Amino acid sequence: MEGEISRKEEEAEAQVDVWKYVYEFVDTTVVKCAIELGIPDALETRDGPTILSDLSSSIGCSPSTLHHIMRFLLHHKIFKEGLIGYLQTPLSRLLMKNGEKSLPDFLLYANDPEMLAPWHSLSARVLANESPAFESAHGEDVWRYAAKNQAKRRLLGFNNFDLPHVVSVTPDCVGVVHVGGDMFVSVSKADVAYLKWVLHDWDDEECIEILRKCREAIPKDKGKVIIIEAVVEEDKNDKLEYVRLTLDMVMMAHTNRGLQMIELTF
Ligand SMILES: C[S@@+](CC[C@H](N)C(=O)[O-])C[C@H]1O[C@@H](n2cnc3c(N)ncnc32)[C@H](O)[C@@H]1O
Repeated sequence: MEGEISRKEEEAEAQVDVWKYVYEFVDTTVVKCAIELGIPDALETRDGPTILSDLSSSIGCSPSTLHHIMRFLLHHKIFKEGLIGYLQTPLSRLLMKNGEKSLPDFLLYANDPEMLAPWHSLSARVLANESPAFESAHGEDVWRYAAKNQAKRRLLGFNNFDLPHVVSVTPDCVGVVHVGGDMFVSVSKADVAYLKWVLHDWDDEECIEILRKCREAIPKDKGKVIIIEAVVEEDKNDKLEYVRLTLDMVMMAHTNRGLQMIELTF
């Protein structure tokens, strides 16, 4: 009897949870809409709570449609509501176009229709006999594709050593020299080779080749290679495991053979 009740409860919960997967993209899409409308930036310029009519006139849209968007975003705690209007939260400040730590460009890039297309071919990556997801969607790998697209080039590369077409659009930075090259051919000489989120794009043989080129680039006696990667651990269930597992999926959708590392890989 008890077992029967808990099975029914589980089934009822599942019937609610399944909607999360049917329409989960809506959360991101509405946040994207808020960034495009400049809602976080508009609220930031106000000193205190902002009422709907002021917000709608400052971003130039109808209050009635904006009300629906804001209701959804309040529910998701992206913004909060004071007694007389909307207020920023630490989360909405991360969505400001020029905020110190904000990520709107990355969110818009990750959710750009061209970057979403490979996700529809994720099963192709799993079925080994099919083309990689990104190639199935765009006919070439992510690096060749980015080489032809100015906006994506900027977002794909921040390193000082990167492909020539990436460094050609990397902004100047005091004390940093941008060097263009192909790490499978050679890496510029340095005391330390710092690889952040690089190896996860490649398979084991390619990673070994990259590391070999790094070894050739650093001094034999005191050179160092520092690798920064999110490490997925099967039985870990802390708050950030979700991010690590999502990055693993991103590697499957956007690279030919890359995967997020597990501890054993090291
Ligand atoms: C995931 S991004 C690195 C992210 C960056 N380290 C950071 O912290 O944001 C991988 C980088 O590898 C670069 N890349 C891809 N193929 C390369 C190659 N053959 N030689 C050099 N760099 C390459 C890409 O242009 C891209 O900038």
